Amino acid sequence: MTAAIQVRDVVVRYGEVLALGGVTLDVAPGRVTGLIGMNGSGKSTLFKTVMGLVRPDRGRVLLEGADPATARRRGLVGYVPQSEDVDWDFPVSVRDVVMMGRYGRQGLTRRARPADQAAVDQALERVELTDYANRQIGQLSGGQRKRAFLARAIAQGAQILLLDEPFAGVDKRSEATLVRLLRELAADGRTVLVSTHDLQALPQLADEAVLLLRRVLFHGPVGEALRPDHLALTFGLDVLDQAHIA
Ligand SMILES: Nc1ncnc2c1ncn2[C@@H]1O[C@H](COP(=O)(O)OP(=O)(O)OP(=O)(O)O)[C@@H](O)[C@H]1O
Repeated sequence: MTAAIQVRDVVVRYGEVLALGGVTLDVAPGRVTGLIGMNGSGKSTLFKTVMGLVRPDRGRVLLEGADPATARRRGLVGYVPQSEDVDWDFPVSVRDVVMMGRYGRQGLTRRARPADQAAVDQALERVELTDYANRQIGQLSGGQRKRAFLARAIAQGAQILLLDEPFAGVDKRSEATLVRLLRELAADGRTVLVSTHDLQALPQLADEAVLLLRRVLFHGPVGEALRPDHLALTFGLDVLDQAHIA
C-alpha cells in the first residue's frame, strides 16, 4: 500500500541545533502509528515539517503525493498541536474552534452553510463535546481541549491526522476516549500519526511504532519497539530500570 505520509531524508536545523538529522519515514493509511522519543528528540519538529510549518534544510515531505502547503490548502491534513502551542485565553468557543475546520470550504466570506453546521454538529457529537459547544475553549479540561481540536480535524474531513502529545495532562478516562476515537478514525481508512510519552498505553493505541532520536531508530510492530534494547537506544539506559516496561 502507498504511504500517505512520505518523509525523505529530512534535515531541520534551528541555528546551531540539529533537530532532525536525515529522517526518512513512510506512514501507512488505515493504521495508528505511534511516534516515540524523549524530550527534544524532534517529534514536534517532525509534525511541523509534515504540516509545512517548518521548512526543512534538506529533504522533502509528500502527503498523498502533494507537498505540505498544497495538502493543507486541500484540507487533507489535520493537526492537534501540543497544548503549549495554543493560546487558551483566545475568546473563541469550542464550536468556533471546530468550525475553523470548515474555513477552507467557505471561501473568503467564511459564511457557514447548513452543511458546515451539520459537519460541526457531527464532529462535536463524535468526540462527545456537544454539551460544551458554547464554552470558551480555555474553560475545558485538558482531555476536552484535545477532543475539541480532534473535532476540528474531523469536521475538516482531514484524511491525515497528526496529534502531538494528545495524552499529556489528560486524565485516564479522556485518554481512553481519545484512544478509541483514534482507532475508529484509522479503521475508517485515515492515517493517524500520534506522538506520546506513554509507553504503557502504546499497545492499546498503536498498530506500529516509530522510535525517533533526530532520525528514525526503529519503525515496526509495537511489541518490537518496546524491546529493552530499542528503548535503551531511544531514551538512554534509565528506562531499563522500569522493569514493568522491559
Ligand atoms: N523554534 C525553535 N528554535 C530553536 N530550537 C528549537 C526550536 N524548536 C525546537 N528547538 C530545539 O530542537 C530540538 C527538537 O525539539 P522538538 O520540540 O522538535 O522535540 P520534541 O521531541 O517534540 O520534544 P518534547 O517532547 O519536549 O516536546 C530541541 O533541542 C529543541 O530545543
